[in-house]
Amino acid sequence: MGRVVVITGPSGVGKGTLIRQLRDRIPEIELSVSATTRKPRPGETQGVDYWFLSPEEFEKRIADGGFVEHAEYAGNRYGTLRSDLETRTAGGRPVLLEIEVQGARQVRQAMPEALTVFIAPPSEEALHTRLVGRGTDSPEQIDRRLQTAREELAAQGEFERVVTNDRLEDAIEQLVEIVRSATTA
Ligand SMILES: Nc1nc2c(ncn2[C@@H]2O[C@H](COP(=O)(O)OP(=O)(O)O)[C@@H](O)[C@H]2O)c(=O)[nH]1
Ligand SMILES: Nc1ncnc2c1ncn2[C@@H]1O[C@H](COP(=O)(O)OP(=O)(O)O)[C@@H](O)[C@H]1O
Repeated sequence: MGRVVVITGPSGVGKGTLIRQLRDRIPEIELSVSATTRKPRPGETQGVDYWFLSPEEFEKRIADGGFVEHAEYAGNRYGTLRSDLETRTAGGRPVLLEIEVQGARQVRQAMPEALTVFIAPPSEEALHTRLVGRGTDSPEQIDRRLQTAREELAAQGEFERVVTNDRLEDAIEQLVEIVRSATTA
């Protein structure tokens, strides 16, 4: 069974950016594809970035026990599909989950063998600048994400490893080292 590695941390901290580069460095990594009720952003593809579900479809999956964990985040729902995760871990390669803090807590409970890594920003100000600079979220969405980020930052001590994403290159080196040592016997 492939080891599960959870990457968590506030929206805009650079999780997506880090994971893209991590996959270039460690190509055998598998990425779990989550389900969400959020609308696709331009360029996002069904089944690649997310499984985009209606609120009714999402609810039905919860009732059927189809999620390993799920959470509400900034007005939308997100969840790790049990079927998706089981298929990927069965392949034997390390499987990465990129999820928010409530979900990461649930994975720790359900799968204590999973490695949990929290990505922290150098400051709240930097987080704001990154969310604005990314240009994918409305000012209202950015405010909601920053409010949530304060609570998430307070929870970083719950996770096994914390990587501060200040200089991207440094953060990637740390993450490569953490994932390599956690996934090679
Ligand atoms: N609990 C949980 N959170 C998820 C899942 N998939 C994505 N997320 C998190 O939901 C939050 C919002 O994701 P998204 O709308 O794609 O925005 P972005 O991460 O800011 O680009 C992020 O913190 C993601 O890590 C999931 O399956 N479960
Ligand atoms: N170390 C960094 N320094 C400056 N900007 C960064 C850094 N890491 C990521 N970014 C930028 O911050 C924005 C948010 O990054 P993203 O990977 O989308 O975050 P997340 O997936 O955590 O929401 C993007 O525009 C990205 O290019």
